[in-house]
Amino acid sequence: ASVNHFQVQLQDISTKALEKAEAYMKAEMKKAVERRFLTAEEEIESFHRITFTTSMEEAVREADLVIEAVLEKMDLKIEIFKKLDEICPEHTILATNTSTMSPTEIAAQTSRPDKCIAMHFFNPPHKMKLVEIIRGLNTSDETYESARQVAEQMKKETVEVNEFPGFVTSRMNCLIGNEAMNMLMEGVASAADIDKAIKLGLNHPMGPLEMADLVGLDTRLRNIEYLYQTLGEKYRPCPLLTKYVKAGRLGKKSGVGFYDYSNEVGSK
Ligand SMILES: NC(=O)c1ccc[n+]([C@@H]2O[C@H](COP(=O)([O-])OP(=O)(O)OC[C@H]3O[C@@H](n4cnc5c(N)ncnc54)[C@H](O)[C@@H]3O)[C@@H](O)[C@H]2O)c1
Repeated sequence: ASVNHFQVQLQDISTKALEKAEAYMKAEMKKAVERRFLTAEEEIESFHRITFTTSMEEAVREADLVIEAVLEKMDLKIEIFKKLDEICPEHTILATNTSTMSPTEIAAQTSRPDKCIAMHFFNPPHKMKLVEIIRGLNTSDETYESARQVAEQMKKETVEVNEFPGFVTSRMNCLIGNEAMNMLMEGVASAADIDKAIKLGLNHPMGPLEMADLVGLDTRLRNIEYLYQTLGEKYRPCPLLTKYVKAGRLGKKSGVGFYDYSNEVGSK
């Protein structure tokens, strides 16, 4: 967002997470300069527009838009939205980056459901073109239009979605991923061959197992568990996914998931 001239306050409760985010952004911007997507001046200016903080009050004091991206847990999201509602200026739009959950349910706990919405980004957010914008039951047209314009200024494409669990993308993606995991568990083919078949046979740019590793298997499990609770049997989480998460095998971020990343620099 800072590359597209927004002033950004990045807040996390963990200083380690903030340091990791800063290092990642620096490395990605360096690559962008080397590949001439950005000039060296734009890189410096972009960095001047971001601040990193552990204080929510400091981060949102003057915010026009807040995008929440904490773990996929409804209780936590509601707790954060209640606090944001108390401390943000009256005009602030509160958006959630949830992949599956109900923006209406989160918004109902605030005094401004008309100013609440979901803006669902994709990993890695600076490369992926889409932002799925999900209207809650009471989201106003004005809030929707502001979210759409912000996404446009970030040079993203948008789709308008009416709330239903998993929206368009996660509902489809979780199902494909879960089926791939079931096939792996049943011994139908190796992880590499399942991914290769889907990439070359169905023309997906990424295999479903490598994508799950990129998303994080803990995050994926929370997403599919929510779809299972809300949409039923079709979304029952693959037991292999549950087993991996219990073992701390969380995908790229932990060094191993369906694939081993322990030899990749910066994979952790
Ligand atoms: N991982 C993906 O590919 C992806 C893609 C699109 C959307 N999402 C959604 O984004 C959200 C985050 O997922 P993730 O995979 O990035 O999770 P993550 O575990 O990688 O990151 C969550 C961050 O939230 C921080 N956090 C926890 N409690 C907090 C609090 N009270 N205040 C501030 N920060 C807090 C944690 O320290 C951590 O850095 C979820 O809703 C998920 O569904 C994830």
